[in-house]
Amino acid sequence: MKDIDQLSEGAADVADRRRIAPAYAPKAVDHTVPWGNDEDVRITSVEAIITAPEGVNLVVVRVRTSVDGLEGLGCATFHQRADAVKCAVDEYLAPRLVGRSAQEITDIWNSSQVDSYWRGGPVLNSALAGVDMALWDITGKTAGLPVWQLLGGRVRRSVATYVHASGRDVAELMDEVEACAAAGYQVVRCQITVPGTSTYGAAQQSDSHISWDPEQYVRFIPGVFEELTARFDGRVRFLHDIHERVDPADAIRLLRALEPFGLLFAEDPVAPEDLDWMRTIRKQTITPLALGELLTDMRSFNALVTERLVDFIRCHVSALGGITPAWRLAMLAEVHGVRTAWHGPRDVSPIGHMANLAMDLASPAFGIHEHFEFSDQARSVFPGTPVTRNGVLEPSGAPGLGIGFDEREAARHPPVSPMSNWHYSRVRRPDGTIQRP
Ligand SMILES: O=C(O)C(=O)C[C@H](O)[C@H](O)CO
Repeated sequence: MKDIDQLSEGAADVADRRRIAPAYAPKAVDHTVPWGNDEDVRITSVEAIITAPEGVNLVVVRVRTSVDGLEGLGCATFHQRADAVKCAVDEYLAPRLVGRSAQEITDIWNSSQVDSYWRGGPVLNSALAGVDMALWDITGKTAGLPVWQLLGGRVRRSVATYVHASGRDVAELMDEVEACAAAGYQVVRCQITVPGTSTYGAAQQSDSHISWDPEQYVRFIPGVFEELTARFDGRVRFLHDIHERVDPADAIRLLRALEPFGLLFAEDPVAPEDLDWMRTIRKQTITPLALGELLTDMRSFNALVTERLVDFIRCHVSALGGITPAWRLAMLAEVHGVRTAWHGPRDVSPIGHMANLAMDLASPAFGIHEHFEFSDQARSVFPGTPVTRNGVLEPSGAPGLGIGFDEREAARHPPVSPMSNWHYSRVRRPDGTIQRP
């Protein structure tokens, strides 16, 4: 085990890596707490690495410790602002965490959150989430236990998942749903191109001009689910992501029209700015509601959960700050009979998916796991990437989060332009008004 003098070398390493503000070196400040002892596993370095094996920027945080070979991994992915997150990890979190006990997860989370005085938001929370998950990983590995065991032990044998299907027309969408069903998935999220306009979650009409017509969308979608239900009823249950693309009154119109098709949930009927509408929407429809990937403060869920305004909370766990705040929310959700469906698209790294899986296994509030089938190249960067069998995930029992990171493989997939796949700031309504994503 290293002593504190050796540990300060960790801070020097951090300084060496500084590239954004090289003129200002971190001051040697002792951030240890009054109750530590010499036997503690100490943090010796904290760094963020960006890699894009799936075509989006995944931000990995690696925390090394004073115990030879003992390190933790966390997901700090905010694809669209990956460099900002890396800066927050390397420049701000690393210098104040080197030397601290790796097992003081809650105190590190609470103190890091207030360290900048202005706290939260997706950049700082993602950075903190990367550290937080890595500390849970380290603590599990130290104890020889999986993270789900640290959270109180599993409450289910396996975890049900859903995947995405999309099409440029109903026939193409049907083929994708059929393929999902053949692979064993019983719940599938369905998105489709709206003829003559762009869409969320399916191929765009064109790359240069992204027009969006909410009226056409609201009229078109119910017929699609009617056809899907006629073909797959009893075999597949559907989800749909509205992705904030309509005004609240139109959301109500659409949600009511979808009622006959028994969706497991409709997602993001309103933008975060319109959250107050959820009280009205809730009273107007029996379609189950899911929301939350854009909310970054766990307290934003207070009314949604305690007033049961949603059926599923959909936190993007890294944007929320990691396992520590998400687990607090899972407990609140359980108390109020709300379920969890943590956000799990391809811009959550396999490490983040393992964090979601650990909570899914241990939380009575678990609803469903959003699964992404990562490519072989992503799997080689992240050995242990979860794979489904018959649409479910089963835990491995490996200590910590149970996932690895091959930095050499990662280097073969350098960061990509954050806007290469997403066009949020160019989606406009027929009259030219910007559309929220
Ligand atoms: O998976 C979902 O529900 C999404 O909404 C995916 C988001 O659009 C994506 O993560 C944005 O980067």
